[in-house]
Amino acid sequence: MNSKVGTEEQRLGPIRDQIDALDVQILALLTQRAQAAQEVGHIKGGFSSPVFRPERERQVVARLQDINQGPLLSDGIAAIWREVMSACRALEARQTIAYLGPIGTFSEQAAQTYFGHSILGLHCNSLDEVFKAVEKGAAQFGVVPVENSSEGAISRTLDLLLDSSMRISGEVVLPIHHHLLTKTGKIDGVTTVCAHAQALAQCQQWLSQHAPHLKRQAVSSNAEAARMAASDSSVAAIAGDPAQLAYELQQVATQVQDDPHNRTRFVVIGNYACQATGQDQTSLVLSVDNQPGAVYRLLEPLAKHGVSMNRFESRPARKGTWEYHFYIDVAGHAEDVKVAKALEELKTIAAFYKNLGSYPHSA
Ligand SMILES: O=C(O)C(=O)C[C@]1(C(=O)O)C=C[C@@H](O)C=C1
Repeated sequence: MNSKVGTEEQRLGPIRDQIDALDVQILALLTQRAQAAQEVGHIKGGFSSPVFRPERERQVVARLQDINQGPLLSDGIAAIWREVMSACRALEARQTIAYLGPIGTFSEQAAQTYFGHSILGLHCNSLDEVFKAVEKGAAQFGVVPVENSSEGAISRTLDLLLDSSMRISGEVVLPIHHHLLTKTGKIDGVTTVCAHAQALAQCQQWLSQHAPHLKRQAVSSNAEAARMAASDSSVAAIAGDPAQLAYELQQVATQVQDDPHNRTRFVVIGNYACQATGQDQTSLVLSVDNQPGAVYRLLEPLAKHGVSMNRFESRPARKGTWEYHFYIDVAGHAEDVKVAKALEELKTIAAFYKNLGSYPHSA
């Protein structure tokens, strides 16, 4: 019979039967995988060792992406196995992850993108609270924004990273698309636009051009702004898809961020020291004595040992003097031979040296 003959239903039927049969096989294999993860969990329990192993998860995904011959795309492989491992991990012990709440923040989206959905989210009111929750053990990990492609560093996160004993064990970069949202999708009667200060800054040109009459009010998060817009018709929120969905708002205008490629990088904080994966990054905080050429000398060991620098950020040292802390991300793991040599030399040059952690680098 010509395979092109028949109604849509008649032609879809056998293929759907095939998909159903394949799903049964996939489920049987996933069940075996979950049982293997449970066994791993029992062994780890015996050694009281951590459940979440970012470097192992990275290796699992990279290996599959390597042998994948399509038609599934690499991103699809990563997304599927992120959730598979998230569900398997939850059988060992569901991880509690702290981030800036309420429901619908980009921080929540970052946590779910990194850890998958089989987690317990601990919603915090501030970045300080996220750090405290992890320090006190109320959460195993926290997810905090560290820099935005339009607005630069999130200075509170940098200060907290400096002061806290937490180390960085991962990173995740999210595209940040903001919309102007109200309950009805209309702007009539709206007098105030609310959002996190960072989001207001990321949309300032658009707001000046298209809604100059609206009073701009900074609130604790975009999701909080969305929550306010849902209950007050004089308020519009600037927030993203997760918050729009969570608070059932309508778009007055779509993608109002000034930079269409707006992105935020989040870091995962915790107590875990990641092992090397071959694709890592190390984050450092350094300072130098206030002498001519001091910053130049600080960077010399990196050049000498062929270690590339992915980021260089300065932040006032908050001592009332014109001194700075430098936040430097270098390519590689602190235990990689050339990075280890460069860091040893850096330590002898820097007036202050802190290694925030080595972790798998997000491409
Ligand atoms: O290999 C492990 O250590 C596991 O616990 C298994 C597994 C997985 O599902 O593959 C789950 C959690 C870890 O974060 C890493 C991998």
